[in-house]
Amino acid sequence: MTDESTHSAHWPAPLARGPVKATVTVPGSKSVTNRALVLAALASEPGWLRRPLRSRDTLLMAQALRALGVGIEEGIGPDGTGEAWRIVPDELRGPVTVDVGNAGTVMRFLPPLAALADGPIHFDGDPRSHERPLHGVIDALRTLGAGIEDDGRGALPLTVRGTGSLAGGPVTIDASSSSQFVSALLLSGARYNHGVEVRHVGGKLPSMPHIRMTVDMLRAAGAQVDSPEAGGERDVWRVAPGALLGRDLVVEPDLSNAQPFLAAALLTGGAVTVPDWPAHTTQPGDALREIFTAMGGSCELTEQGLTFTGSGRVRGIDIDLGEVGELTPGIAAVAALADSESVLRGVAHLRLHETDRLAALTREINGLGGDVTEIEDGLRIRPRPLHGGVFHTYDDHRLATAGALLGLLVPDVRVENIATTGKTLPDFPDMWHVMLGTRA
Ligand SMILES: O=C(O)C1=C[C@@H](OP(=O)(O)O)[C@@H](O)[C@H](O)C1
Ligand SMILES: C=C(OP(=O)(O)O)C(=O)O
Repeated sequence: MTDESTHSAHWPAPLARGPVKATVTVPGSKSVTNRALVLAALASEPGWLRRPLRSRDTLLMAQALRALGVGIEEGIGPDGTGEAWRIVPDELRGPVTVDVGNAGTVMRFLPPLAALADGPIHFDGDPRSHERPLHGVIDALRTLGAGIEDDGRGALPLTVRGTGSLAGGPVTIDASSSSQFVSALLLSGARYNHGVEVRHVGGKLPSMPHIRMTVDMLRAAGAQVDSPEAGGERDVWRVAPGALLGRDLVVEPDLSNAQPFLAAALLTGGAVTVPDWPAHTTQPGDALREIFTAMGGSCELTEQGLTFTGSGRVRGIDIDLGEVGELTPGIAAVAALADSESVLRGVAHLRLHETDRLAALTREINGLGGDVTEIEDGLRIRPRPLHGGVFHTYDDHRLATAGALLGLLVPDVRVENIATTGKTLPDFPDMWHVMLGTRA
């Protein structure tokens, strides 16, 4: 549970009392949970989702699917262990209004599903959702036969006028601003009459592991998918038309949300174990093993999970984070406390995330005395002695956890709106205090 300081405007980030030694159980992956919900909703039979993430982004997804007619029963699994949701697909029907909040996965993944519904589905969300790019999904759906009303800006709000089925077929998009355009079209593609073929043209595609996650989960649900990794053409994916199976899926811990806890071990020269770290995964957070090792720690994957151990020294890094962009705010915070310069590249598209993350990280770290400059596609971070102050978060969960990380070593950092971590990790403030042993 939370205490009053969680909800007050500024959360006093606790200082580490020494090397952090803890085991931290991290809740389920946002990206896996929201893909699993979409695929289960489109399946031809009921399925189970075990250890789903319960956070703002996933509850918005569940709420939208329920409104469309899908049964989602929340409870304990049949074997009595842990939370499990039973998902019972049904005919998708409008009229419905979907609140996407500021969830990229909801605003991108659901319009292609809504094109299969019977009736109008209206999409709207937080003010920021009107600025996040959606043109790849809107233009593609029109090409594939869907009726869409929007204001021509390639963003929300919009209405999909579903007729119960969609022709589907080939489509070309520029997904350089978000890999979620590709994932969105593939996830619903098996249910289109001709399936879907998505061809990306334009700048480099970001977040490839997330597209691989989509392909893997589609295949596990019985879909036939051609992809570049399986010998297909570069930047082209094909999903054949066909039924999807109901699955019984255990959601992996969210490895991107494990980041602040592992970073605490790195920054304090401590050791943090995250149980249930998967041996094989498409989650981008798995790259933290390598990245944080390069920044000065070491890690070991055992039956107990992943243990990351800091060495007491934190090194800067020069790295392209294009594949793992959502790790950037946490890496930037560590880099600001390192003993040498860092350059984080390949993440220009972060300007269109929950907030303009490059501008926000620059402003906020510099506000504490740091020396961060924006480069064309990322950040240059020169460590400086930092001082306390308010760390603004712009309704961005990963800015909030980045502020908490700085506060481990810098006295009197106050994080604005720590509750925004609820987008993907509602228990963050409590988990942080428990890890640090700072709760009275
Ligand atoms: O498909 C997904 O689950 C995600 C893809 C990525 O989006 P972008 O490609 O827009 O960066 C990532 O940043 C986001 O947090 C989750
Ligand atoms: C970019 C992110 O989220 P979204 O799914 O809203 O795009 C993120 O979680 O870092």
